[in-house]
Amino acid sequence: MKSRILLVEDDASIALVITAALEAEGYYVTRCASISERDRLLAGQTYGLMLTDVVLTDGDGMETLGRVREAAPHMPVIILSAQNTLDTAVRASDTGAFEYFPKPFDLDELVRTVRQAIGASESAAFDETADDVAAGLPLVGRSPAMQTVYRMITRVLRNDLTVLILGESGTGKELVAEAIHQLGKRSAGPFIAVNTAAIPGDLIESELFGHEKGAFTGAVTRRIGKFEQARGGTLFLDEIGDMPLEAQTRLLRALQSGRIRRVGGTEEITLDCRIVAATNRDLEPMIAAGTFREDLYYRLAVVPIALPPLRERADDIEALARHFLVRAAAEGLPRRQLTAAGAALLARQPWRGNVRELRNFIYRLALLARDEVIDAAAIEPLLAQDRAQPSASAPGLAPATLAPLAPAADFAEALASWLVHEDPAEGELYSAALAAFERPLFLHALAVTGGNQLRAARLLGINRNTLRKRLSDLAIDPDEAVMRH
Ligand SMILES: Nc1ncnc2c1ncn2[C@@H]1O[C@H](COP(=O)(O)OP(=O)(O)OP(=O)(O)O)[C@@H](O)[C@H]1O
Repeated sequence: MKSRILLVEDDASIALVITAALEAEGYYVTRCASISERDRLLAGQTYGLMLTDVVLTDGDGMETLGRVREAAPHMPVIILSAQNTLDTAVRASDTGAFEYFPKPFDLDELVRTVRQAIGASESAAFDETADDVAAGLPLVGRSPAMQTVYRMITRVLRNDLTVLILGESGTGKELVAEAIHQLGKRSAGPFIAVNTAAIPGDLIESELFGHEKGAFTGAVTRRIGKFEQARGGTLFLDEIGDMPLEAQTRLLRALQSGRIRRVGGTEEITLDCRIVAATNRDLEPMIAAGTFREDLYYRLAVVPIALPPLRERADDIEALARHFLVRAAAEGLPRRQLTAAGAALLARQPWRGNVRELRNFIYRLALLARDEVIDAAAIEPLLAQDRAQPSASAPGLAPATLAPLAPAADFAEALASWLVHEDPAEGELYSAALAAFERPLFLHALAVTGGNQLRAARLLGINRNTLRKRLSDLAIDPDEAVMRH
C-alpha cells in the first residue's frame, strides 16, 4: 500500500496541483493549511512523508519543525518555500529536511523526490537534527541559477568534502567559500584565503607549508604556512588554475597523504582543515595541454560548484544593485534611491566583470550622481564612460586592499571616495592620505617579496632605510604583513 502524505500548504491552488500529482502516483494525500491543524493531524495518525510550506497564517512551518520531529521522528520532510534565499536553504537543511524546493518548482521533480524520500525512510531512519543556524550570509540573488548554488552549499555544510568553485572572475567565488566556512561545522576555526596566483612560484611552498629557520636564504625565522594557520577551519585556495606545476604536485601530495612537512623540516604535520579551491580558468583544456594536473583536479573537484556569470542571471541585478547602494551608504557614501527604470537599464548591461564590476559601478554611481534618486538618465553617462574606457570598473582592477571602498578608475577617483569616507581633520589631510596610500602599497610589496625588506624596497624603488622608517611610522610589522596577506 502506498504511503499517506501530509501536505501543509495554505495556497489552495498549489495544494490542488500537488495533491493531483501525488494521487496520480497512488499516494493518499491529507491536506491542511495551518500549523495548529498540522500538529493535530500528526498526533492522530502516522504519515510516510510531510510536505510543508514555510510561511503559514499561524506561524513558520520550518521554525516549528521541532514539534513535528517529536511527534514523528523518522518522517521525511520536504520544505517548499517562496522565501528562496540562501538563509532559507540553509535553515531547511539544518532542520534535517530531506529536500528543499524553492517556489516555483518543477512538479515532476517534486514527485520524484517524494518517491525517493519515502524509499529512503523505509530503509533508514532519519536521525538528523541540527541547531538553527541564525544568520544568513550576504549572498544576494534569488535567480534559479543561484538556488542551485545555495542547494549545493547546503550539501557540504555537515561534511568536510573538498569543494571546487568554478566561475568567471567577480562571480562571488570567495563569498561562496566564506559561506561554506561560516555556515559549516568548522566555523569556529579560521578562514584562511590564499591567492595562489599572487605568490611568486618559488615562495608558494613556504607560503602553503611554512618553513623552518634557515631552510633557505632569507628564512631567518620559522614560519607557519597557510595549511597550519587554517587548522580547525577552512583553507581557501583561490586561483588554483594559476598554480605552477611543481606546486601542484606538492599540493596533490599533501592532499593525498593528509600530511605536510614545513620546507626544510622533518616533522610530519597532519592536516586538519577543509579545502575549498576556486578558479576562473577553464581547467579542461589546461588538463589536455598538461598545464593542470588531472589527478589534482579530481582531488579538488569532489563537489564542484559552478557560479554562473551575472549576464546569465540578469534577474539578480536589481537586487544586487540595491544591496550595494545600501552598503555604500553604510560606508559613508551618499544615500541613493534607484528607480525601476534605472534598475532595468542596469539589468540590460553585460557586466563582463560580473558582480564585482556591478558593485564598483554602483559605488561610483553613489559617489558621483547628482540627485538622491538615480534614474536611467543618471546611469547613462557612467555607462558611456565605461564603454569608452572599459577598464574603469571591469575585471582586472580588483585590489580590494586599496581601500575600504570599491576600487575606482584612477587615483583621483579613489582619492575622492576616500575623502568622502574618511573626512580627515584640517591639517592632517596630507599625512592621512599618504598613509592611506602607502599602507596597501607596502603590504603588497612585502607580500610579494615574502617579507624581505631589502627586496621590497628594491621593488618599490625606494631606499631600504626609508622603507624601514615608514613601516615603523605606520606600525606595520613586516612578518605580520606577510602572514595576513
Ligand atoms: N551574490 C552576491 N551577493 C553579494 N555580493 C556579491 C555576490 N557575489 C559577489 N559579490 C561581491 O562581488 C565582489 C566579487 O566577489 P568575489 O571576490 O567573491 O568574486 P570571485 O569570483 O572570487 O572573483 P575572482 O575570481 O576575481 O577572485 C565581492 O565584493 C563580493 O562581495
